[in-house]
Amino acid sequence: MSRVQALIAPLYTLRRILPLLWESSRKWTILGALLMALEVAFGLAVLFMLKQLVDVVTQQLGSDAPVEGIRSVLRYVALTGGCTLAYLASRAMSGLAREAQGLLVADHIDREIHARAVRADLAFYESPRYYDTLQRARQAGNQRPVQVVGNLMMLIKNGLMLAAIVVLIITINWLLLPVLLIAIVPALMVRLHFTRHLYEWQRHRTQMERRAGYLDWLMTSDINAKELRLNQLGDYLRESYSDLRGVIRRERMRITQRRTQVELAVASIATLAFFGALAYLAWQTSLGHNSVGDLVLFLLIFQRAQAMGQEVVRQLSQFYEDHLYVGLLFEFLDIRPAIAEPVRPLPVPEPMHEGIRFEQVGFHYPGTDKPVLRDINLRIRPGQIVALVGANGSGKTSLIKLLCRLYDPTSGRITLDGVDIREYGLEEYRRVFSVIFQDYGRFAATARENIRFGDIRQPVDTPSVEAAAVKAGADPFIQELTSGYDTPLTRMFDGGQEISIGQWQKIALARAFMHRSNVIILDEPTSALDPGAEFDLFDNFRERIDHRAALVISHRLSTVRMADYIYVLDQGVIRERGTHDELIRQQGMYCDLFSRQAHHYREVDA
Ligand SMILES: Nc1ncnc2c1ncn2[C@@H]1O[C@H](COP(=O)(O)OP(=O)(O)OP(=O)(O)O)[C@@H](O)[C@H]1O
Repeated sequence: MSRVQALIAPLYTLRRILPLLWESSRKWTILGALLMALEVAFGLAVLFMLKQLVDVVTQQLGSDAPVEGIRSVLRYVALTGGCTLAYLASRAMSGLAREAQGLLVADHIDREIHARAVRADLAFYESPRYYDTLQRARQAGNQRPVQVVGNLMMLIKNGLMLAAIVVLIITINWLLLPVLLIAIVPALMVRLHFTRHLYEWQRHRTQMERRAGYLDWLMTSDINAKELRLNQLGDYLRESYSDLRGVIRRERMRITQRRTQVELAVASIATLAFFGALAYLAWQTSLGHNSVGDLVLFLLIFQRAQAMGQEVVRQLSQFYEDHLYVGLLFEFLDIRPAIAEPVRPLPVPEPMHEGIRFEQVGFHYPGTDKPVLRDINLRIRPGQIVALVGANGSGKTSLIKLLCRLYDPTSGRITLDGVDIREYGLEEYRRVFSVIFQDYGRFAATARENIRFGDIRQPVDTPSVEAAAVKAGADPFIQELTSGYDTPLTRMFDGGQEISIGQWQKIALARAFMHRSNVIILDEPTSALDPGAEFDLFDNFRERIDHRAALVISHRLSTVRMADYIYVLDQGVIRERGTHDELIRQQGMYCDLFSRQAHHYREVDA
């Protein structure tokens, strides 16, 4: 980007900010702009009236009509006072409007960030780039857009005032103009340079900041508190944290030191220029080319021009900085999901007739080349219970993510009743499934809400919550909580209660049972359940799931046994398929795994 482009780029940012302000608070945007315009107008009017007042007083010196003169002086005093009052009132009101607008815009931006965050592809959450972009958007701050506009108005006001002073200086001696430029332009260049430099450094260091933030969270949250204490990781984490903060602090200090040095040099040059100009003017005055009045005016005005110039420089660099940081906010807001909604979505068949098919499906995660799934052909018929078996990392969860369209296959296709699932509306298609993943959610909400989240469209007091809890075996322990279904879970908020991991899993199961979906997907649904609870769950599983289709992943082959059809996944490829009895007869991988697990039980039986 050329320097000129870099300088005008903030104006393009404005083009995006203004609609944002308009959308979030029309009333305050109009009112704020009007009040700020009044503030600028009255600010300039005060200056003008003062000048008029001085002129009138000067004219009165030695005038023959003192009474007339005093009236006119008093009129200007009253006008100046009136304008000052109006300026103060409009400034106070425009401050109020800015504050109100700021609060509304901040909330609007938070809502926009949340809207993008909840719709972003799962892939974003699985990439550091997403977190970097989010962190930067947060760093940019939700007040920036309002700041930009406020700052721009002040810039216009001060720019106008500076222009007025420059005109005055030129009337004294036009040769003083370059001196003023020397006092202002290098300072502006230096500021812009360091603003950009600091911005780029912060961008580059986002991940290190995030790492430090992560360590801070590890040390202060309850998530890993047990391991942290038992493995005595506290000191190690504290040291790592202070190492990271040390690097960040030192780098930042280096930039600040360098900036201070350069700014000092620039200020010294400006001061030298000022004294040079003063010497020149004094010389010209002594030669009679300028009056003593010029010299006094120069001393009064030049200082003011320099101060005003510095203010304009500060505001320009602030404007530039805001533009850079608002850019980070827009970078996040521009994130669009790659899991595309079809232009003309087909209605999802209800109920399904043929079921779901994977046809030659292949997949690797974005940003990696390693194939996680290869040539997958798999079928789930309506009402059929299908089990997926395989070692850790064989691709079972990835297959579910494809099925729910959290990712799209890199080759092949998945169909529902013969139609590629990419042809269906995304939300409607996802409603075909109710899923519990291994890392199911534990929400800091009541037990009732935790279950109702499985189908949020149901009313708050729906009896389906209790029915789902009964099916999942969660009802007895929920009844015993202090406020039953209305007990807040987790200790994050007042009155909250913690429950055991197995009990959380039953709540997650209830959430899956809550939704009247076509297909239930359970990824390791019983890993934390006691054998009795597991037996109860699968004893009459088909009735429990109302004869819907199910896809169950489990390492416990006693669970898998009840499935109608079993797929054995190994390193992303389906190695075996069939019913339990067929697979046992095949004497392959499944049979081997099953015999090994069964062996332990036989030992106990013996
Ligand atoms: N978000 C991701 N990005 C890149 N690779 C991933 C991601 N998630 C999983 N993988 C890789 O994909 C492979 C399959 O993972 P997957 O979670 O599907 O296995 P799994 O069969 O469900 O294992 P487990 O039994 O341990 O749950 C693994 O090699 C894993 O490293």
